[in-house]
Amino acid sequence: MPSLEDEFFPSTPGKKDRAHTINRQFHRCFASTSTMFLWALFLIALTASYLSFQSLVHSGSRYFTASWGGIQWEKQVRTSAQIRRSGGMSVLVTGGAGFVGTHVSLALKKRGDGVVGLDNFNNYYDPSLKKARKALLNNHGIFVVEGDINDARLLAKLFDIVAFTHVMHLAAQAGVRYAMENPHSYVHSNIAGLVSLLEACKSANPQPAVVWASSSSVYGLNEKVPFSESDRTDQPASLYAATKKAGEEITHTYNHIYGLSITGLRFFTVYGPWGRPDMAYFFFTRNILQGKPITVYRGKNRVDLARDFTYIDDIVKGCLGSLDTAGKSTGSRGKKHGPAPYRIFNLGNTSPVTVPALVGILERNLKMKAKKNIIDMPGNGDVPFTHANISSARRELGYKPTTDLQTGLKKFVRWYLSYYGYNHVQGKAVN
Ligand SMILES: O=C(O)[C@H]1O[C@H](OP(=O)(O)OP(=O)(O)OC[C@H]2O[C@@H](n3ccc(=O)[nH]c3=O)[C@H](O)[C@@H]2O)[C@H](O)[C@@H](O)[C@H]1O
Repeated sequence: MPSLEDEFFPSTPGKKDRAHTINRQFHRCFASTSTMFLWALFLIALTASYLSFQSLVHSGSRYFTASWGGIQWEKQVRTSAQIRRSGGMSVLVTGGAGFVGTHVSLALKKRGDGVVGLDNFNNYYDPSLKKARKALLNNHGIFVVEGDINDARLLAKLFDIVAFTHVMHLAAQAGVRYAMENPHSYVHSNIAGLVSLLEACKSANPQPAVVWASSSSVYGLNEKVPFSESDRTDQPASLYAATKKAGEEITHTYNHIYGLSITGLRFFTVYGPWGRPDMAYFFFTRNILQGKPITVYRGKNRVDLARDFTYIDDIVKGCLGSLDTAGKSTGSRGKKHGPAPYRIFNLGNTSPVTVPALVGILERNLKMKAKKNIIDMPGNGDVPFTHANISSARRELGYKPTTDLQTGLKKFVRWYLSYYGYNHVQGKAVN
């Protein structure tokens, strides 16, 4: 056996005998083969872990960028955002495949503004209805990006591609009673999502003006009627209302610190074609047609509940009026350069109708009797009545609702029957 010294200090050739040399060569050869083998193993392991890391990164990025990105996608965004009238605007409509989002987008496009929708297509209610709205928008040249307002990278990308002049922020977790079932969804969309959107707006250059959907529910337990913007809004009756009220405060800070132009719209129970299946007028219609009972809530002392139901076309006019009159944001790259407008308006109909009266109108339009189950209003976040004072909106936005509940529900029922037919059975019933 070679000595340790031999191994480390190889002898000069010719100094060792032959047997010793063969032995040494064999040993060296064996040693180098096993080293090579080890190296090979090491390389294979390295390659394998590199490949699996790559696939992890790939699948990860696929998860985060599920359905956005790429040259084709960017082209669709740009084309959709193109302004086709002088003095027009380019608007990012969040909740673009939602009820109000769809109608506002169509109205903007129709008059030549650029519109890009953004919607996460969640399954709070039947996503196939949202997909159908998306198809409708697509037919009118409006591209709806599939993504969440909490995705900061996506928002930054959108502002990178298009210098949006306005953001119409309608994406939200809606519904008053569902907040007891899934409270966190309200925090996710109405608080975290709102902050994520405002962060993107404040960093954009130029900063867009923001018009967004607050809610009549912020008046909560307020008893003074009709509800005016200056009335107290510190007694919310539901978590939904509390998140909308929080939104009003959050938008105020972004206005104050970063100079974002903000207009908050307090919508009053909006209804109409392409509406939300979680709302009473919608699922009452479905149940009446299917011969199923409906539950009608009644207030204290057997007083009927009432809502200031507002037709979608009137709401659209209020939204466009808000966009048209929104002053500019004053900041750039996250810095405020002067005061910017902060406005809040009621968008209601100014004529509340009781829930039993709403049922009566539906019965007449459907030519069918409802099977009514009348119960006392459970403590689920509902308020007994809503009634908007709209003088501010009338004065500042030229807002003037023109559709009463009879006329609006007639249009809704016509749409419902053409969309679902008389036997609507599929779809996720939320209530
Ligand atoms: O203005 C708003 O800010 C909100 O308007 C809407 O809320 P609401 O006014 O509560 O509408 P909606 O659910 O259609 O109930 C209508 C009436 O039917 C009664 N109602 C309801 C369900 C039922 O099973 N029975 C019943 O009597 C119920 O008690 C109520 O009196 C939006 O959903 C909400 O997202 C928000 O935008």
